[in-house]
Amino acid sequence: MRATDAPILTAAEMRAVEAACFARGTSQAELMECAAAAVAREAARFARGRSILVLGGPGNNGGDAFAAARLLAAAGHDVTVGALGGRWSGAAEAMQAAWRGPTVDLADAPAQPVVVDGLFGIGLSRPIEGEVATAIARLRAAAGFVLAIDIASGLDADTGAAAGAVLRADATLALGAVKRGHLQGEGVAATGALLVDPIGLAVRSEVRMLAQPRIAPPGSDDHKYTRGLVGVVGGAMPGAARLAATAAARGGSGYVVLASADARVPLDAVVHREEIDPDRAAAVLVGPGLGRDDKARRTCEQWLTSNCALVIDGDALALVDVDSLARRPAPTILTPHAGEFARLFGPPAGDRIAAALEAARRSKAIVVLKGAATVIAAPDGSARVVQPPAWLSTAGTGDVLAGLVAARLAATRAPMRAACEAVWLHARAARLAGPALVADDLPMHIPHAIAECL
Ligand SMILES: NC(=O)C1=CN([C@@H]2O[C@H](COP(=O)(O)OP(=O)(O)OC[C@H]3O[C@@H](n4cnc5c(N)ncnc54)[C@H](OP(=O)(O)O)[C@@H]3O)[C@@H](O)[C@H]2O)[C@@H](O)CC1
Ligand SMILES: Nc1ncnc2c1ncn2[C@@H]1O[C@H](COP(=O)(O)OP(=O)(O)O)[C@@H](O)[C@H]1O
Ligand SMILES: [K+]
Repeated sequence: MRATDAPILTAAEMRAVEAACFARGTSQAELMECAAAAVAREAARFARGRSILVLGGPGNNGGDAFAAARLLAAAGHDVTVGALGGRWSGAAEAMQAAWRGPTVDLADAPAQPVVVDGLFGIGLSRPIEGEVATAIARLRAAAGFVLAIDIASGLDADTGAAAGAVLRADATLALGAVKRGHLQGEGVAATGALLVDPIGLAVRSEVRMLAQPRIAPPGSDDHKYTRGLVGVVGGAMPGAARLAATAAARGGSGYVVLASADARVPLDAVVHREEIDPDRAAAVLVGPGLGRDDKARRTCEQWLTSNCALVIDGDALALVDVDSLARRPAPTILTPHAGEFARLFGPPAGDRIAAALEAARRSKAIVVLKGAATVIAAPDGSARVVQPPAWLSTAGTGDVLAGLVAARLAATRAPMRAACEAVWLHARAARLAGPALVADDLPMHIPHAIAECL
């Protein structure tokens, strides 16, 4: 199952869900059989008849591995287990005992085209080093495909940090929920394609993967003003504001006004004015290409103290402070990249999701922390995470996103919903634009992305 809309938990939250499940009468062995069935199904799908090496570690991740090996062998696959440990307990011990096929020590495990990694899961307690590190490097180099059970061995389940060696996966089957470590640190590169199986656990969390939104089309009574006027404040680098204004227009705004010293508009449908009327604007975007001089500072201050719903991006993020944001009487959405975030809120330690949630709580704003995993965090403790295509890492794509956020804010007047819609549409437009995209290509794909959400 793809990870769309899946809950995202810390290791401690996952263990609490597991404990509640046991308290309701499910045994560890039953849960492990469920996990193993899901692992065996995915491994068989990827193996397509090739020989499989299943790596079984000393804990319950190893228990899942032994049980999956049994199910795969029963289905006719050629399976060898490379074992690490030797003193299993509980359900893992029962699964190890029930495995009757070939078992070798991890250090002697034969290289195979397909590896199922059940060495360590959320219980990793120290760096992978020495013989284990040597063995996984050898097996990884020889394998065509590695499927990680729950999380790639060597990753911290909460931060994705790898203090030692990591067995990089081509795909990971997360059990019960996505773990924060799949989405940050070394986890971004080491997780591969992220799949989730609920294994029968009903997990509730307000931190989830971003799902495709449902977008409401305009009503028959709507006109350009009711659909929301977006004001884009231009500045020293007018190209950035033009990109944002184009994205705002393509993002479903009723009306886009670009206020800039440079009178060139990117589309005839975008109106150029000296000033934006705060009483008319449903959302105002300040920041892309604004500059950081005194004039920019005054402009920023004027909008910060206004009653307008604001999207604050780029240069403007360097001209505001957390307390002023928290005092704003109207909704605010901040769209920092990692550097802008660090300047405003301090560098995020390890867990970017936790850092974005804390920033949202402090600033009383929706925080869109951009990057390879983009986190959308709200002051109420809810968050959504998405992994946009890496081709977005090119200049100006953030300006497009900011314009799109403003468009959805004007259309919905609901800041968290607006940010989620915009981030999803932006990633989708990037996929539609394809490899080697440039920021100018993105806006024309936004209407197609919107059409998929109606
Ligand atoms: N939660 C759920 O709902 C479900 C969870 N399930 C599964 O359980 C997994 C969690 O299992 P877990 O808690 O037993 O921990 P696990 O990851 O196997 O590792 C702990 C063992 O590894 C050892 N060890 C650690 N680091 C090491 C190192 N660097 N080098 C060497 N050894 C090291 C550590 O030793 P210790 O620290 O105790 O000395 C201990 O022996 C989870 O990821 C999922 O797959 C499913 O079965 C069903 C539903
Ligand atoms: N490695 C990456 N993988 C996926 N998306 C990325 C990556 N790097 C950057 N992005 C996305 O590209 C955009 C860049 O925004 P930003 O840094 O503000 O650029 P600019 O200021 O040039 O417009 C963001 O939406 C971000 O999420
Ligand atoms: K693993």
